[in-house]
Amino acid sequence: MQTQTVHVPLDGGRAYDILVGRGLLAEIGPRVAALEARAVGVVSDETVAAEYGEAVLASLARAGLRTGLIAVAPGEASKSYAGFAQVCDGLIAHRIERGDLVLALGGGVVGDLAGFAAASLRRGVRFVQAPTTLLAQVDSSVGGKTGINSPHGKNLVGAFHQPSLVIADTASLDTLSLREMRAGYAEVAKYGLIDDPDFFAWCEANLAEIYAGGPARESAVAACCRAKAGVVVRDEREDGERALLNLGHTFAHALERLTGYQSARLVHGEAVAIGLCLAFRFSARLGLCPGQDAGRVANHLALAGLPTTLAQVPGGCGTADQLLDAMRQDKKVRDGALTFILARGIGKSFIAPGIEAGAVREFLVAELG
Ligand SMILES: NC(=O)c1ccc[n+]([C@@H]2O[C@H](COP(=O)([O-])OP(=O)(O)OC[C@H]3O[C@@H](n4cnc5c(N)ncnc54)[C@H](O)[C@@H]3O)[C@@H](O)[C@H]2O)c1
Ligand SMILES: O=C(O)C(=O)C[C@@H](O)[C@H](O)[C@H](O)COP(=O)(O)O
Ligand SMILES: [Zn+2]
Repeated sequence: MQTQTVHVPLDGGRAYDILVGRGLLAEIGPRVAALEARAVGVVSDETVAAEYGEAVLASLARAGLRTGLIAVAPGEASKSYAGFAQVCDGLIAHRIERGDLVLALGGGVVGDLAGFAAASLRRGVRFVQAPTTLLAQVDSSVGGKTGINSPHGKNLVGAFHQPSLVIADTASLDTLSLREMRAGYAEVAKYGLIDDPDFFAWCEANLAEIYAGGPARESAVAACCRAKAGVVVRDEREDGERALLNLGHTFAHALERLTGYQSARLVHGEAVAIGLCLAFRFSARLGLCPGQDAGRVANHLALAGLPTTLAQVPGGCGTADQLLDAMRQDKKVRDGALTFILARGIGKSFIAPGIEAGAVREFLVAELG
């Protein structure tokens, strides 16, 4: 299988490539060395470090790079102030200098955390993303959103800091659990739901092959990276269009906060799956979207093995008022008013500012049954 390259043509010397292909981790050294650093601080989690750490460190060393490894505990709880301190102090202890590199080896948790540490360390060092989950390969490794969670809400502390290179080894997905594969698939389907109904239909037809591996998986990863790169280049800092990538996330982030960022209960992709269904059902309730489309979204995500209702959140997700309270911390809030990404149908999403809290509350009460 050939390596595909998606270019992200940002200006100011910040353009970078996303490489997608099987087996890229084993030969990562020369590609990182080409960025002209002397040392690389590899940030990972314990699960990924055990699986891929040795091969990656060996490849970097063969390419003449000095390395140091920092491994956090796996799961969303590491995207925290404590996790941030662990990573920053680890990089400092490994004497990672301004001209050196941070390498994020892992899923979105590691990517967001390592990226934020890179943005902050010595006021900014470059970093490379080596995403090892489907979610990270199709979404979080691209676009430069980095950060950590606050007890008040998801990703509330962070920075925009673009990677210098993204290396997505699709063979690494062979060791991913089915639960995490499914979670990543929610963000794949999201791209179709935003503005590409043909891609959504392709996903419906190719779901089994995306899960099983093979050409459809590579195609899906590259297609999502192309879609995200386009949005990011047009609106890097979310002044407009980029907010569409937040489809389902106002609901999802509230659910993650109310489940205490406990991966055992709910992971980001599962929260997004529920959030996508809620965004479509809310749109239908407001008379914006055919109920049939909302049904098609939920049917497909259920077929993909994902939760689609609030009742499926293990241990519950709080009351309508608690959910609404969490949503008030959403970064899309303007002058205290909620902004949602709503839809007029599959592939017809739009930014809807100034949504009445009362309407959201009534909808949530109905959804909670
Ligand atoms: N920055 C962005 O644009 C952006 C976009 C989407 C999501 N996110 C963030 O990404 C995070 C979720 O990322 P995630 O779903 O990758 O979760 P994750 O990073 O927690 O990884 C999921 C689990 O899979 C394990 N794992 C990772 N790679 C593996 C592999 N190849 N083999 C076996 N196990 C492996 C990890 O140890 C972890 O337990 C959330 O915090 C979310 O907010 C950020
Ligand atoms: O890249 C973006 O922009 C996204 O919104 C992608 C989302 O999938 C991702 O979860 C992101 O971290 C959410 O951003 P936030 O600004 O709402 O924290
Ligand atoms: Zn997301």
